[in-house]
Formats: sequence, structure tokens, C-alpha cells
Amino acid sequence: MRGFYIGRYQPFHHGHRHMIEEIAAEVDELVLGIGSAGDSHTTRNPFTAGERVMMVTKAVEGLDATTYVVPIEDLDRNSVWVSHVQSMTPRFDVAYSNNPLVVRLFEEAGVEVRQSPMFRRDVLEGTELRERMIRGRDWTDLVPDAVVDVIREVDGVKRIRRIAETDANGDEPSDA
Ligand SMILES: Nc1ncnc2c1ncn2[C@@H]1O[C@H](COP(=O)(O)OP(=O)(O)OP(=O)(O)O)[C@@H](O)[C@H]1O
Ligand SMILES: NC(=O)c1ccc[n+]([C@@H]2O[C@H](COP(=O)(O)O)[C@@H](O)[C@H]2O)c1
Repeated sequence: MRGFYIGRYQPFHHGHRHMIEEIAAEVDELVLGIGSAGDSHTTRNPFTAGERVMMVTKAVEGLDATTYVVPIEDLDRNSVWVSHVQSMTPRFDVAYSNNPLVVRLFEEAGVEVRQSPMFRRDVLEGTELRERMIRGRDWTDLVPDAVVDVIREVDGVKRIRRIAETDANGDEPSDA
């Protein structure tokens, strides 16, 4: 059986890793969608699709299930989004998500969806991590070591701080 799990992974954190470990126990193969692939360099979406491909690929190394990492750009039309996803990915039998819109769209398209409880959501949340990077607070314990390495390689903390400063000065539009 093959499963599908999509997230923006801005950045990939231990909550995602926990969910993937649970999914890997149920499937033979797992397709990991990098959502909003066309977005980067904003406070809500600081990292590029390529950077997130590196984070996710390295963070799932050693998992029993075979994994495929596929970037997926957003569409203006929710009604055809599931077909768009299916056109970009290996065929899958079940979708995993805790995102209510994603759950609704897959269910309406007749795809089985499985949800799981949030894991340590008080700290394991992308928004919280980005805020910690901007404020200079510790964030490295909340993500796999491989993700720390990628963010260091691309000088990601400096980037997100610069974007946040620009936003605060009102110099540039942002989707945050
Ligand atoms: N701590 C967690 N435990 C379990 N699932 C999680 C956790 N955090 C996020 N998820 C789920 O992982 C998927 C991808 O989430 P996403 O990449 O948006 O992360 P996020 O932490 O919710 O980020 P953001 O705060 O930037 O929206 C969604 O289905 C989301 O509900
Ligand atoms: N119409 C669309 O393009 C559409 C619809 C539903 C979800 N998505 C994407 O799926 C991903 C869902 O991931 P999150 O659970 O991390 O929000 C996001 O990147 C979101 O933009 C896109």
C-alpha cells in the first residue's frame, strides 16, 4: 500500500517526523508532497521547494518505507486540486493529513483520508519555529539534525530575519 502526506514544511519539524513514523508503520511506500512549492522568501514560507526537498529527504533517511518527495505548487481552484496532486505523484491509496481543507478535498474526491492526533503541538508548529528564529530563541531541538544542517547551509535564519525586518518596515508585500 502507498500513502500520501503533504505539508508546507516551513520548516520540517519533529511533529512531521512523528507523523511520518506512524504512517510508515501502515504503508509500504510513502509519497511526501512539498506543498506551496512555488512560494519562498516570505515570513510564512521562507524556504524554497528545493531547500524543503533537502530537509525532508535527509530527515526521513533510514525509514523502512520507500519515500518519494514531490514538490506541488498551489492552484487557484480548490475543486481540481486533488487531480492536480494526482497528476504530479505516484498513485497512492490513502492520504494522511490534519489540515481540514485537505481532508475535505480528498474525501470529496473519494480518496480515503486518515488523521492522527497532533504531537506536542504547543511547540511543534512551523509558525512557532519561524518566530523563534526571528527572535533569536532556540529552535534547533524542535527539528531533526538534518534540518538544522540544511538551514545552516542556506543561511536560513539570516534570511528569515531580513524578511521579517523588511515586513516590519513596510518595504515589501508579504503573504504572512
Ligand atoms: N505537531 C504536529 N503533530 C502532528 N501533525 C502535525 C504537527 N504539526 C503539523 N502537523 C501536520 O502536518 C501537516 C503539515 O503541516 P505544516 O507543514 O503546515 O506544519 P505546521 O507546523 O502546521 O506549520 P505552520 O505553522 O507553518 O502552518 C498538516 O497536516 C499538519 O496538521
Ligand atoms: N488549491 C490549492 O492549491 C490547495 C488546496 C489545498 C491544500 N493546498 C496545499 O496543501 C498544503 C497543505 O499543507 P499544510 O497542511 O501544511 O497547510 C499547503 O501547501 C496548501 O497550500 C493547496
